[in-house]
Amino acid sequence: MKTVLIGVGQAGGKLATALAEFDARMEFGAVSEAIAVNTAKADLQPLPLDTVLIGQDRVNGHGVGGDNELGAEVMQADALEVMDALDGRISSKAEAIWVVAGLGGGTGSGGAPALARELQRVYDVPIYGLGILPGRDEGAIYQANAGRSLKTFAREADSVLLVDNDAFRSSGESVEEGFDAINEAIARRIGLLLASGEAVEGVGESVVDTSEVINTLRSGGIASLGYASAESSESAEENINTVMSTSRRAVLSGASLPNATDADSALLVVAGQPDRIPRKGVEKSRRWLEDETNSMEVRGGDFPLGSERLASLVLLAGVEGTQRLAEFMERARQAVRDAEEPDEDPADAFANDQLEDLM
Ligand SMILES: Nc1nc2c(ncn2[C@@H]2O[C@H](COP(=O)(O)OP(=O)(O)OP(=O)(O)O)[C@@H](O)[C@H]2O)c(=O)[nH]1
Repeated sequence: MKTVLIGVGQAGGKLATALAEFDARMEFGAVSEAIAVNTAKADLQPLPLDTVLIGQDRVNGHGVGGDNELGAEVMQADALEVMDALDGRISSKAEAIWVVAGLGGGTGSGGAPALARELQRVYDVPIYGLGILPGRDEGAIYQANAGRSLKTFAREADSVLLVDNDAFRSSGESVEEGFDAINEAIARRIGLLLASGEAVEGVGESVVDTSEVINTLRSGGIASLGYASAESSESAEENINTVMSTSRRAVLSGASLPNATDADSALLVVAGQPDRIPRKGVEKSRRWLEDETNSMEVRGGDFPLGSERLASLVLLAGVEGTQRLAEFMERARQAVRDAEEPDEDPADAFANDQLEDLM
C-alpha cells in the first residue's frame, strides 16, 4: 500500500518516524512520504522528517498542554498549512493516507480527527487513523482525551487502527521508559501490513495484494493488528502447525488491541519464504479465524520474504464490541465524570453510531 504518513503531536511524529525508518531499512518502499505536524516546536526539532508547526498565533510553539479542544481548534485554523505541505507529495500512486497520533495528549488527540476530516474533503484515497490508546496507569485527562478523540476519529477516518500502549509494555517498565521499544514493535507490525502487496519477490497466485488490506478495512470503525512469528523448517509440510500456532498467537496474545476477537472482517497474511508456507496450514488458520472472529469475511494471502522465520499478521476490522475497548470507554467516561467542570454531558461526549454498542 503506497502510503503517505502524517504524524500529529509528539507520539504521532515519533511513530511516523519509526514507521518510515522501518520501511526504508527493509527496502519495502511502501511509505512514500512522511511528515510531522505539531504545536510544540521542541518536539518537531529532533525528527528527521519535514515538519509543520501549527497554532503559532495561539500557543507560540509551546504545545497545547493536553487541551484537545484547543488541539482541534488549532488544526482547523491551520489545516491549510498542512494541506500546503502535502501538496505535491500525494502522487497518483498514493493508495492511502495514514494519520498517526497518540490519543491521550492534546495536539494529536484533537488534531488528528480534524485533519482526517479535512483530508477526506480533498483526497480520494482512504484516510486511515493509527491511534495510540493511553496505558491504564496514565492520568484521567489522558483517558478522557482519548475517549473523546476516538469517537470523532472513528467517524472522520475510514478506519482507525488502535494500538494499546499497555499491549506492548514489558513488565516492570513504565510506559514512558518503554516508548522507543513500543514504537519499534508497532512499526514492525504496521510496516509489514503496509508492505503487504508491495515488495513482492516472485509473484504467485496466493500473494497478498494491497486491495485485500483496503477491502478488509472497508468495514470501518476500529481495527486491530496481531502479529506472531516462529522459526520454520525447510519443508512446508513440517510448518503446518507452526503457521496455525503463529496465527492463533497473533490474535490471542499478539494483538495491538488485546482481547479483540469478534470482527466484521479479517485478513491473514503469512510472511516467509514461499516454499516454506504450507497451504494446508494457511487454510486451517483461515477457518480457525472465521470461527474465532464470527465473520465469514476472512481474506488471506502470502507475503514472500527472505527470512528463516514464518510470521502471521492478522488484521481485524470492525472490532468495536471488544471487552478491552469497553473497559477503556468506561475509564474514559469515568474520567469525564470525575473532572471538576465537565464541559459537556458525559453521555454526549461519547455518542457515536459506530461505538454505540459500547454505551
Ligand atoms: N507508543 C507511544 N506512545 C506515546 C509516545 N509519546 C507519547 N505517547 C502517548 O501519547 C499520549 C500523549 O500524547 P502526545 O503525543 O505526547 O501529546 P501531543 O499530542 O503532542 O499533545 P500536547 O503535548 O498536549 O500538545 C500519551 O497517552 C502517551 O502515553 C511514544 O513515543 N510512543
